[in-house]
Amino acid sequence: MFYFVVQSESMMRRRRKTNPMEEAIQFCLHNKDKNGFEIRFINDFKGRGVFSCSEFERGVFLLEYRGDLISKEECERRQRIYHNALKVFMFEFRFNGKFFCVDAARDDGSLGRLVNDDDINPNCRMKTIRVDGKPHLCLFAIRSICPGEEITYNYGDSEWPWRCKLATVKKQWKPQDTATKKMGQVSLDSADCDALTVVLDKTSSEVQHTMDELNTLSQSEVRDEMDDSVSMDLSVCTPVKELEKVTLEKSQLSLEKQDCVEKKGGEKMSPVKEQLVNTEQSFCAPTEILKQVTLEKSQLSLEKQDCVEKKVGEKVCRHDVISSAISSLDKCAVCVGPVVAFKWIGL
Ligand SMILES: C[S@@+](CC[C@H](N)C(=O)[O-])C[C@H]1O[C@@H](n2cnc3c(N)ncnc32)[C@H](O)[C@@H]1O
Repeated sequence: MFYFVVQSESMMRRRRKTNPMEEAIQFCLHNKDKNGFEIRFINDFKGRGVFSCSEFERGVFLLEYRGDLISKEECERRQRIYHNALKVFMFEFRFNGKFFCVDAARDDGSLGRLVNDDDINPNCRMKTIRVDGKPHLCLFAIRSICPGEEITYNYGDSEWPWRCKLATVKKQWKPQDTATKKMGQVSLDSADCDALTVVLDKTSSEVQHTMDELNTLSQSEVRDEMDDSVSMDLSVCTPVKELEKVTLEKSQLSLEKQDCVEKKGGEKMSPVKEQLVNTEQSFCAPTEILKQVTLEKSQLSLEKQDCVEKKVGEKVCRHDVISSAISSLDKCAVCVGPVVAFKWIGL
């Protein structure tokens, strides 16, 4: 009996203590955040977020979205002078039919301003409550929250850029008595959203841009950056790709280089051209060769680079062939360069 009385009293006390609305009012009046949360950096794209370090029951008050409570006119004035990165902290809402805005652009160390959006599975909801005759924006848990969970709420039905095409299942959102953020501060159009989605698809886990960067980038700049990342991917070739490249390049090489590639690629030793009737086809001017080789070198594997290097070292000139035996000690009569014994019938 005694045990029952003690328990029911303690339960009543606990229930009284945790009346969500009363608690919210107390925190609003004292401009303080509740314990049990921490700020964590999530990634460059999402920035920071607020995470729970304790367990929270469904319905409890969590945090206030603190900032300057300003009128429509003041809100418009600030939006004209604010950078996009600051505009996202302006929470516009209606209270008793009147427009208000809580401007949380100034970092006052409060947590509510750092809570991110989730339109699919949020764990809390923003509500306007009256404290001393003024509206305050407060977050309440809509389900139980475990330690380590990110605190999120639905910013509302605006076309928030990070939601583009990512949300496959759109949940029905009924504003009712809850406050929702208004879009309009972020100047991204649907084309940017498309680009953003591709960036997300490409990089999967780590997204490389902060939203602010994306907000300020033009569409073509976004695409340029994407193009860079795509070509970077391609430059890392698999061996198969490398072989394909070599085959392609072969057709563009002089006969001599084709031999070289053949040797490395297909393990087929090419015969030295012993019968040379007209050398014109087999050799091109050194500058041409050098140009080709420079181009191809960067795309070849180390093995192939050696091969090309060897060819670069040789000085090849174009001459008319005459039938006269020469030795390797002979020099070319035109350029005074060395000639290769056995390979030549004569100059
Ligand atoms: C009020 S701030 C929230 C705190 C912000 N993450 C930060 O680090 O300062 C709103 C901004 O957070 C980012 N954000 C909020 N929810 C997001 C989400 N679900 N995905 C990606 N970014 C989000 C957007 O850049 C948005 O403009």
